[in-house]
Amino acid sequence: MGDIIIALDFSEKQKMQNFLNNFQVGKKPVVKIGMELFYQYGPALIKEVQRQGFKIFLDLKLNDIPNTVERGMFQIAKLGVQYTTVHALGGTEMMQAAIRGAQKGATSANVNRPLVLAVTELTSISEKVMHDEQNIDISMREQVESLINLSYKAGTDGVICSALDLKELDGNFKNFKFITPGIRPLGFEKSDQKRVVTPTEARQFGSTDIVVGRPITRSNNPLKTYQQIFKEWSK
Ligand SMILES: O=c1ccn([C@@H]2O[C@H](COP(=O)(O)O)[C@@H](O)[C@H]2O)c(=O)[nH]1
Repeated sequence: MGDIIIALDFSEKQKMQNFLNNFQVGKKPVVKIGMELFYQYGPALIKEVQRQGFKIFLDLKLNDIPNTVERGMFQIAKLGVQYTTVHALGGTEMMQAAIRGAQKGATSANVNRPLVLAVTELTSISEKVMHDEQNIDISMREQVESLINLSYKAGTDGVICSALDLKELDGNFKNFKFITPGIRPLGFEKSDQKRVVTPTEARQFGSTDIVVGRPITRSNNPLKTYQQIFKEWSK
């Protein structure tokens, strides 16, 4: 069974630390650090969380010209994180530049290369918004499938998508991760997420790992909620 990756979307380091204090005993979950904390505290925060024994998914969703992404990825990989992200819409050349940069950075710092994951269509985008605002006139399923195939052929290690997009996915993807955010246990509000599933559905539809933020971070008892989601996810 794959990981539950907890999204640490906190406004301040102390709030993040108070939350992490719930997870200091036993097997530590993988934690996802995104723009909000990284733009404030930078690489020092990554080191601090690593020192506590957590594996890190650094989610900065790079999307720029290949040279810029390659150089950015070089720096990210030097941090020794386990996962990182680019946008699949940046195209094949950009995704390949990202992998190259990650490999060079990892080699130069003598650490393992982070898995480079390609974000397909954000789980906050509905099919209607994709049609009306992105002017894409195929279905969400076809669009995500096309981006999954593009990312696989480019050599990325996996994709980020909604588990809903995996329900009817065809193809033979070897050593490829399907990591799905937009996880909402029954009764938890969707907020800005549009393409959501429960942990059970994520497993049934083919997610390899799930990303869960607010259902755990906003819980009065984060460890208990994490354990409940883990139980449901790993049934
Ligand atoms: O398509 C995507 C890509 C990334 N995310 C990230 O996952 C978490 C989800 O948090 P929740 O609080 O469980 O909604 C968040 O950090 C996003 O940046 C995503 O939701 N969808």
